[in-house]
Amino acid sequence: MSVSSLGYVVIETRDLAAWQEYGTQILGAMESPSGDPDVLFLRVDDRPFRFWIRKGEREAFVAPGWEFASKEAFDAAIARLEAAGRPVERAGIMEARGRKVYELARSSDPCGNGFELFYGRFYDYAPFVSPAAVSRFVTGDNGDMGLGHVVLTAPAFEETHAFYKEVLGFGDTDLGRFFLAGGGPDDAGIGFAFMHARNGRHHSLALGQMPESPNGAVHMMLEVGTLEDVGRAYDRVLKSKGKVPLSATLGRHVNDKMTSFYMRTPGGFDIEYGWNGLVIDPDTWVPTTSLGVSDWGHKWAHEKDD
Ligand SMILES: Cc1ccc(O)c(O)c1CC[C@@H]1C(=O)CC[C@]2(C)C(=O)CC[C@@H]12
Ligand SMILES: [Fe+2]
Repeated sequence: MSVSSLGYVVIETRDLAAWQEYGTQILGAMESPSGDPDVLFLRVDDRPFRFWIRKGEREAFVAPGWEFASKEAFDAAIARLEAAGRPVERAGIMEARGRKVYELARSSDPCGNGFELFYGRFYDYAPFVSPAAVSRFVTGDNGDMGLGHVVLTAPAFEETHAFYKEVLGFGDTDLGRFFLAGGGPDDAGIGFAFMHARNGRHHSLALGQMPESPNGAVHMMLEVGTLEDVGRAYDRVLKSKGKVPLSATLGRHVNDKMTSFYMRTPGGFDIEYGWNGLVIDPDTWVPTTSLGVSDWGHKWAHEKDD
């Protein structure tokens, strides 16, 4: 009765045109008619949208949309949220229609990170065609692996980590501790929890023991079909001449073996654009502990030269 996958992300922006250009020209996602001039739909597969972007007063990552496989799983999750004392708001039918789902609800984790829950998988029958000739975005068979992953800040780390496991049914894939302050005797490190939903993606959600992010998320990850897709996106970012800032150079993570780079979105948070992430069996996986971030590359923009 746990979360199946990351269904979509909700984003708010003052400048829909900037997100449209970034989404199509840099990411290679496909714009699709939303029926509302204040909402931008971006597709990466055969779902009607994977990015739900609304015009508003701020630049923010608003919420991940967690998919459930059935009404029973959805209702059970709402019951567990209520039992855990979290506020839950069931959305009306018109709002659910706007998300192209059967039923929709909203809640938040103990750190105040908002999220949506839904069930009811709708398809768009128009073929997916990437405007930047991305070969494909990896979302699994029938989209089972979901859009990608999101990384959220969790200052109340232990409590929030337990919440996602006990209330929403995520499983631990990797429990990292990163020594970003040099690793000296005074560096306690920051905890990271990489968690999987009920699919093979290494992590659909990661929590970092970091101060609350002003942008609503640290980053989200999109996976593409080939290394060339990553390299060509990297070229588009470099060609933007700083319009799309690079946040980390190309590299490969030790835990999920993803070859990726990070760039800034118009929303202030980052997108990790990667290829060849590890696929796990969520039923048998034994959590690992990583003490390192990358086996090569991923030089962060905020890092000093060494
Ligand atoms: C360590 C790691 C493994 C798999 C991932 O998909 C992934 O994004 C990361 C990096 C997590 C993390 C981050 O998102 C923000 C900046 C961080 C805190 C660093 O400076 C090192 C680890 C980074
Ligand atoms: Fe990531």
